[in-house]
Amino acid sequence: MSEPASIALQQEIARQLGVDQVFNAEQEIERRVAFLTERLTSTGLRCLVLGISGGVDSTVAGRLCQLAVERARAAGHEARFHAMRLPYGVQSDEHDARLALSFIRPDHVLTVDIKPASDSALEATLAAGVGFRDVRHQDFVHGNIKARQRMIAQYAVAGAYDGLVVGTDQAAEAATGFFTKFGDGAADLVPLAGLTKRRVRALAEALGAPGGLVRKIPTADLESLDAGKADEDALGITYDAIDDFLEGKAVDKRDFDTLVHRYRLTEHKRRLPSGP
Ligand SMILES: Nc1ncnc2c1ncn2[C@@H]1O[C@H](COP(=O)(O)OP(=O)(O)OC[C@H]2O[C@@H]([n+]3cccc(C(=O)O)c3)[C@H](O)[C@@H]2O)[C@@H](O)[C@H]1O
Ligand SMILES: Nc1ncnc2c1ncn2[C@@H]1O[C@H](COP(=O)(O)OP(=O)(O)OP(=O)(O)O)[C@@H](O)[C@H]1O
Ligand SMILES: [Mg+2]
Repeated sequence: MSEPASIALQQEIARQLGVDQVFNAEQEIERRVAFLTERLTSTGLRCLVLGISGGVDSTVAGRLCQLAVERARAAGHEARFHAMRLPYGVQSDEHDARLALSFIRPDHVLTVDIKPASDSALEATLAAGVGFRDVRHQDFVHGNIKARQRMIAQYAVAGAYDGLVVGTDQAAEAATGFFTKFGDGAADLVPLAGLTKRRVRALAEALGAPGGLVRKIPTADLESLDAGKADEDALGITYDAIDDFLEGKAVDKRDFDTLVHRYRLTEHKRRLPSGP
């Protein structure tokens, strides 16, 4: 590909993902809190629901949710934020999730252990005779079942209390399709949309989040055989390179090709299901 064509493609992907060329953390916080408040009040629904993992994305999205419901209440609306702990059994970084909650100060915290439902879904699949290539493949698919069980738990709470499910999709994950389709990818509102990973961290810092959470190594933490595996190891590209690409900076050819390949491969995840 010629250099002008590469630059045009890079700009087009950033545009499709809604990544702005200019960035101001304080303004982005205000814009995104206002968005959540407006969506909640204009739909007539009564709460926001979001899983808090102990990672930086849900720390930021969770604090934005709490600020939004407080603003809605101040304007006379009924509004609550239900923050959900959704561990698979015992979570190894539970202390980070607790730290995130003490920073977010949500109206309500509730815990649903997704292990029994995730394990029985896998067992029923195995009992039906489904065969996986090997134990790693089975563990990977089990990981996506966990992400979808989290979605089910969040929608159950939204159904119970007339709420909206908030997702943490941001531009770096959207670009690489690094989320479970209809799992953590399923949500009603995505307040971090268009943010690169470093911009999510900048929001975390501006909101006053604990430094350990601002700088925490991102992990999907879905695979039992590879607990706490860093996203960057799974992706084969660093968040810095993804962010540089999306912010219109120069990236080396290998990273450029990896990102464009992943972007094209995961196009289906950013669209509604296709029909004839
Ligand atoms: N071309 C196409 N057109 C329409 N649909 C297509 C398709 N190709 C696959 N599909 C469908 O998509 C499915 C594959 O997608 P999916 O089920 O999502 O599975 P997949 O993309 O294989 O795995 C999800 C990846 O996201 C990572 N993840 C998940 C959750 C959270 C995070 C995080 O950052 O925290 C990361 C996870 O570690 C894993 O690497 C296929 O089984 C098929 O049903
Ligand atoms: N153990 C968990 N408890 C509650 N929610 C979870 C858990 N694991 C994942 N989630 C939900 O799924 C979302 C996607 O996970 P993801 O790992 O991308 O985000 P994160 O953990 O907040 O940040 P990071 O990507 O930096 O690890 C989380 O933001 C959170 O809403
Ligand atoms: Mg995480």
